[in-house]
Amino acid sequence: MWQELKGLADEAERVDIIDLFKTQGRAEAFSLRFDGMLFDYSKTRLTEITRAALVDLVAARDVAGRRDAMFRGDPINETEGRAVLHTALRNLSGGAIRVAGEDVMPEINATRARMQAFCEDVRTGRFQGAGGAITDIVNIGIGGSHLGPEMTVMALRPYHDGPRCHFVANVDGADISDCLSGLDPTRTLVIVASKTFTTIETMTNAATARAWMARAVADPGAQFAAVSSAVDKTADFGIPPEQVFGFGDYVGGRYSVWGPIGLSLMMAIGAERFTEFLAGAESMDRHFQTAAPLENMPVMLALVGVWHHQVCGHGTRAVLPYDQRLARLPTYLQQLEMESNGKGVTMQGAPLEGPSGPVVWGEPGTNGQHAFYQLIHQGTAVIPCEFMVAAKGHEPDLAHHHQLLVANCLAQSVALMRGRSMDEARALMVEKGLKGAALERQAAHRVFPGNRPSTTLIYDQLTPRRLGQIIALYEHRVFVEGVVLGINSFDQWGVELGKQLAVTLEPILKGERDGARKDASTRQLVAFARGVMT
Ligand SMILES: O=P(O)(O)OC[C@H]1O[C@H](O)[C@H](O)[C@@H](O)[C@@H]1O
Repeated sequence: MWQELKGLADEAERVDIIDLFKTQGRAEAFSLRFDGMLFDYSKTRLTEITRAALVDLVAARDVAGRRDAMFRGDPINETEGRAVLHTALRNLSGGAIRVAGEDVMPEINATRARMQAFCEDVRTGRFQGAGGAITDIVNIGIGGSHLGPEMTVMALRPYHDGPRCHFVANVDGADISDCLSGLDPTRTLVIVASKTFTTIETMTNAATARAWMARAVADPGAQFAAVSSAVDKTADFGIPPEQVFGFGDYVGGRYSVWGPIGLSLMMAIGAERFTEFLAGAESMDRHFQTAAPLENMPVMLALVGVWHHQVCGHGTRAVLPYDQRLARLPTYLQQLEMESNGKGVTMQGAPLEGPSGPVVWGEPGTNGQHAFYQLIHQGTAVIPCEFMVAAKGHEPDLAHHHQLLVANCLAQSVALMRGRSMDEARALMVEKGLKGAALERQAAHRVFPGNRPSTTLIYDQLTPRRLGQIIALYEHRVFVEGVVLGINSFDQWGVELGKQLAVTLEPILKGERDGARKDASTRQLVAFARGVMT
């Protein structure tokens, strides 16, 4: 299968994307629509033949069977012996979902109802801090307990009508220090977000926040809430049980924004908008479950990804949202995609046949254009670009800004595809009055190789529903890519070793243990740090 695809990739080397548009209907045939979204992958080298070969992978790898097993609650996360049911958190209209025979929906719905009541109390001022109604919320969490809430709260800024939300993740004291300075502890609610409630960064920051609050508030625990799948561990913190919101271990950290980890988002936009966000994701779930591969947005997004990375060998992919409020989306997707599919072995523990998932990176446009796009256009590596943009902004008075934004987004994919030939560059230099060797030299710098692939996801407006759909789209894309590669997308053993070594290094840095058994480089770094610290 891979061999055949590699052969097709070699043939595709000779394909000029722009020539593919000589076929009538290319744009429509290599696009698909769902709800208010259009995903256009026609500016890639995919042809009918290569696409058909990729679609064959979907059946060959039994993507539908794996998908159904996930939605059904089978323990598909085999290395942790868990089901994978973030979809249950947004199962607003579906029926029972059983994990080991037990329906998880009553508990999920009851917890969401408690979250809603708590949010309502905070947002209306019925819930009071020591100094009055809550004005500010601080979410303390890291990884999946941070990136989802932070990204979505920023994305949905036009819908905020609740307290201001702030986020602390890094164990670097600078993070919490900068966050808390300027906040009034008597009117702040701290949410400690941690699936395991053991993560050292989060526990350290939570203790610091508690001490900060205790200096001004008699009962600091009362102004704390906790979200975790280990609710038993939250009691030690003195948080009232009615302010603790649990979720099952069948929800992975990077897939958890749909449940209690999304509490800060619900605080910011209210329960109704939060439900729209869930409904958007749920609609993408149904689409993913029912649409045929060619009509299935997550499947096609995944196959384009497999084509570019595993088949054509492009090492990274850029996610380029033309939306300032999606500035944190690339970082969010880094965790979602790289923690899920950055694995070197198959589900059976055998080495992967080809590369694991790609490096994912990006920044919002148009900012990136003035920074790293130089390399995207003229560097030697081909970087498939995933553009995304809303046709309409949220600032009606600034519609001209938005038109410029959209124009820039669309222009980039054209520039990547068309490029500029040496002849065109020469013509430009002739216009400038250059001649001979100077003309040739200057023209060479102005050549763009072109024929560089990109996809564009365009949608009407970044509403809560649309954001829910976009995140779910990428979640299922990651799932399909993982199934095609034969890996477990739902564990993350690769983060453990560094954590364990940090535990051994801390006492050495403090001078409580000697580091004689560490390597010479590490001993040298420790010595330098200790020389400054002490
Ligand atoms: O939510 P927590 O249990 O505190 O975990 C926070 C994060 O830390 C871990 O190291 C994992 O790599 C992430 O997947 C997780 O989201």
